[in-house]
Amino acid sequence: MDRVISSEQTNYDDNFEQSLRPQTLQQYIGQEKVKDNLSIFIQAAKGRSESLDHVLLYGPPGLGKTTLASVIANEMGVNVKMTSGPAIERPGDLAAVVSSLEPGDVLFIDEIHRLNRSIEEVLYPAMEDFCLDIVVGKGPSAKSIRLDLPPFTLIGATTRAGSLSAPLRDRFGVPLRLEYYEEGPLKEIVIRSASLFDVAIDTSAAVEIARRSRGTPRIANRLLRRVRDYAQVRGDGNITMAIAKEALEMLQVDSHGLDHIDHKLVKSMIERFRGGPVGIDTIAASIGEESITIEDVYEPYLLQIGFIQRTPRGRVATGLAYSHFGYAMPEGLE
Ligand SMILES: Nc1ncnc2c1ncn2[C@@H]1O[C@H](COP(=O)(O)OP(=O)(O)OP(=O)(O)O)[C@@H](O)[C@H]1O
Ligand SMILES: [Mg+2]
Repeated sequence: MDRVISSEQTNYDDNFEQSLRPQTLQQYIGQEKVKDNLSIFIQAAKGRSESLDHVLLYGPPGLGKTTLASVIANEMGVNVKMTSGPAIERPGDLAAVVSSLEPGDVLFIDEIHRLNRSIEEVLYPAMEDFCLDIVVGKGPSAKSIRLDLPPFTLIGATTRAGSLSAPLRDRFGVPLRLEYYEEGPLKEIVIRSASLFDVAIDTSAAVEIARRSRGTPRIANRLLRRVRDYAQVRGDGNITMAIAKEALEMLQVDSHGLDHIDHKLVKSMIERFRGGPVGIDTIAASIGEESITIEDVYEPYLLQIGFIQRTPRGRVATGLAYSHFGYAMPEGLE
């Protein structure tokens, strides 16, 4: 079953996300530091009539990396070609995309940490000198040919900056980290999306949705759509605070944006392992999930809001988690 608060993209989101994507830096809400930096670099590059330096966008899923890549291309007034690490299997695949670029264009590579090493090697000279060394043929008749490329901007996106090889990481002039959104900007995103959907929403309802969205625009937009459905069927279509609360309750998303899987995870740590420290594999086995899913999907937000902590001996549940779930605080925690 899809979790309504999963930050991963689903097919269902896909149709909507396109229509909700901001086009300009001005429309891109929040991430002020990132935007300040970018607008200077963009202005400078345009002033010199050069392509923008290569940009690496990293941060958890659903925070707006893909969106920002198109915004950058749009602000530079260039086209964007989109591909992803796993889609580029052979050097020829890379050659095919880059050789179709026009001067100044943006090449967006999503999940760039999943590029294989042999492709990375081909990418380095492309990033540094705008040329491509390609081997054609096999065995003794193999020849290496050099293709000149127009200057272009590579924008890489990854949820795992740590898995990127150092030489690749070093070739990005502009590394930018996207942060979880505060309630204020998320509320603005909800209000903006509601107006694009042409549905009336009270500010308090927008705040309520924002609060339960795990700092993630993708989740905010998804909750908004579900609440909108509820308002249409159970109310008069307008999203009031009462409607929003009822709908969110029905969706079983709690006041912190946690759902039953988060509950199961944290409660199991508290009830079966006295709050830890407990190893990730042990937690995974106890709730019947894969360790990697816990690390990538469930844990980051629980860490972010301080419900669990990572220690060298395993994960521990914090006092915040004990009080949120109504457990008596064990000695030594506060
Ligand atoms: N700053 C923002 N302002 C308004 N809407 C935003 C913003 N950031 C993201 N969104 C919305 O959130 C949705 C998800 O964003 P996006 O697809 O860019 O995330 P992502 O970081 O690329 O995620 P993934 O890591 O899964 O690829 C988009 O539909 C977009 O409309
Ligand atoms: Mg994306």
